[in-house]
Amino acid sequence: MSQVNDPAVRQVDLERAHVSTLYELLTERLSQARAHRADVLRAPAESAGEAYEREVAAERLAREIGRLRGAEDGLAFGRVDGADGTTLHIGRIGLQTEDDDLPLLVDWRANAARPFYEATPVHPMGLRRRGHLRLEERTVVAVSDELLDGSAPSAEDVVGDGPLAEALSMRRTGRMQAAVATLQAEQDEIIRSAHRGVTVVQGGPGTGKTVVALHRAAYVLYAFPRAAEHGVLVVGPNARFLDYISQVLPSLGESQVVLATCQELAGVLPDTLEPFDVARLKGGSALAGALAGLMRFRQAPHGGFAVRVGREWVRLPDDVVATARDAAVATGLGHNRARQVFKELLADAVTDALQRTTGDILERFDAEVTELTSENLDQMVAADLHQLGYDDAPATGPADEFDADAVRAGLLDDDHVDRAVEMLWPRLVPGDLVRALLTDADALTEHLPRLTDDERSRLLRDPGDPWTDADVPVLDEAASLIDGPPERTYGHVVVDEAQELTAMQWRMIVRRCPARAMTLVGDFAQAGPVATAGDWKEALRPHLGPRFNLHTLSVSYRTTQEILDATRDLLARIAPEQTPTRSLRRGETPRTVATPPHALAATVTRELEAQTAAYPGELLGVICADTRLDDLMAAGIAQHARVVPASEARGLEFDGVVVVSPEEIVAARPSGERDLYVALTRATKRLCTMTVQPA
Ligand SMILES: Nc1ncnc2c1ncn2[C@@H]1O[C@H](COP(=O)(O)OP(=O)(O)OP(=O)(O)O)[C@@H](O)[C@H]1O
Repeated sequence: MSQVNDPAVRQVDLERAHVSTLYELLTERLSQARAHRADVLRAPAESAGEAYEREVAAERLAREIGRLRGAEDGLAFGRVDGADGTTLHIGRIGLQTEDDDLPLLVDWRANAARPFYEATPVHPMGLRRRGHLRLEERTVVAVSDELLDGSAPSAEDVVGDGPLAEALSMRRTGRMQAAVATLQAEQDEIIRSAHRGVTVVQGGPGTGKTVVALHRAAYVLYAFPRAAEHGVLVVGPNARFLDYISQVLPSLGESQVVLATCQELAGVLPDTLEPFDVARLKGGSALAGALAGLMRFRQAPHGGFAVRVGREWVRLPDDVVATARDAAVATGLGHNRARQVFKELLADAVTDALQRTTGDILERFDAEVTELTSENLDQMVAADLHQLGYDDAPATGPADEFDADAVRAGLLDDDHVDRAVEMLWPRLVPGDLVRALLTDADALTEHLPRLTDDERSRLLRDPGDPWTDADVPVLDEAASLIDGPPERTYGHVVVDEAQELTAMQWRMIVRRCPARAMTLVGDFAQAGPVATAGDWKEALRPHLGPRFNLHTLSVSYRTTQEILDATRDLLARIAPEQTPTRSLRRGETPRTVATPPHALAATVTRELEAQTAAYPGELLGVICADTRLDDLMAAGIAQHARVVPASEARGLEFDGVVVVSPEEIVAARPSGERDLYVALTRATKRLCTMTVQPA
């Protein structure tokens, strides 16, 4: 009896009833979509057009099924009660029946959901109460309310200690979860921004930059239909990171977003790295200029054109070829397509030349006949035609016998002509152009005049050397010069860990976003060894101009205050201009354990075993210098924890982290101290640093 009177129980019961109606509706929608798709697939297609339409319809329904299924987990998570007595439920997607005026569930991105995220007691935005629902499976298990209008709690209000604290205390799973139920006002403001240009989000470790980036992607799909039509791309630094974030968008009902690394975008997946100084050089935009310069040398840089037509040689003078080249270049098409324009213009010029020659020959012939017969050939022909009754026949001049179109078509088909064009304007493939630059010391000197001799000699490679990671954007640049802009472009591009990108990588990403609508998130204190820009202006200005909306997130939701305090001196060294982040989390004071080198693996194992025993089920990570990875793997550390090289730790998080040998991490790469800062800030609860000391 007392249970029924308990407002918390009563509320949970009420919410349970509503949420179960929502799930019934979702199930109904899902089965309708599935049945519809089955019908579409069964329908016979009478023609290729119909088959195509059927495929498009089936694809659309498959997407809809994916959207509904993605939203199943935690379908509804919020409720807002207006001061006017209205109630709305907020969820991952919107649901409405035809009979109801108000939606049964409001999509979190809809305007009506805005107060759920933004209302405060000072600005209640017309709300009396905001409720958070916690679901397990499909059932509401808890409700907590916040009163926003200053009224005293009534018997119906269940004032809890904050769903955010609850969300943050959950164990990490190794995959990022959507934070849609607890987005904070400073995050929500960026996610919902009406700004369609470039938005930049910076902030210290764990301030929710990735959360903002991914929820922004979902918001763009919902609120900007034009951008959505062209697709949304999320670029991340490596496959491990993309795997970590891969569940977030599907769980927001969005399965159409493309996640890719730069390598995947370029379609080149080398597994070779090269020294960081070389990678940095290759990342500079001077490489783009060098490739363009080298290509111009393959576009009829000078000289005339000669081709054999039948038994005649036709020669075009330099200026005619130069005009054709300039016109072909001015089309702005990629080299290989502009080659066709160049070839057609040359074919026109050759046709003109032939026509003139033919005209001359025929005129000479005409004159000879006139002399011999004392009669004009044309008059003779006209008289013959008159006899035959063709009085209206046009007077034929000698040049009319020349069929220019046929001649031109013949030239375009002629192998001799193609070979002659190939000498002036060869067809290219991207790899060859890049090799032509990087394997030729003279080409490097000519096209990269601003580099030092030493820098150029470090760029020089053997023709047989495999492609490296830093070659990827160079190859992509060459591909865009040769084949034109990429075929697949996007309406909005989100870049995570954007501080990592080199100028050449920015170029390849900007090429894929003609609208320049982008959300870029990152932290320059976490920059890796190849990044060259020190701030956003420097990084973006050459590619996106000086204007962008900059937001700074100030609260860490991951890294504990104790860990942030412990890294304060390090941060002051690597990014003195940054204001340290404060954290919502409290945890243990970080510990340091010293071990002699031969006992390292055993000490790490002991530490992990102790943590597992004390905190079963928590996700543990070991972060070490890249050079130490093989040792730890060979020692079986991966049985106890995820072992991650410092170079791949950006963006990841664990409940507990063991950082193996800060000295080694600092020494391993030129960005050593920043790598260490990244490694130290991955834990949500506890950090143990293992120093290796000579015995
Ligand atoms: N509003 C929120 N509600 C719940 N959890 C949140 C919220 N914002 C951030 N988090 C959590 O905080 C953690 C850190 O977030 P995120 O990875 O987005 O930070 P970041 O700024 O990208 O970090 P880094 O600089 O290390 O890449 C994640 O577990 C994320 O789910």
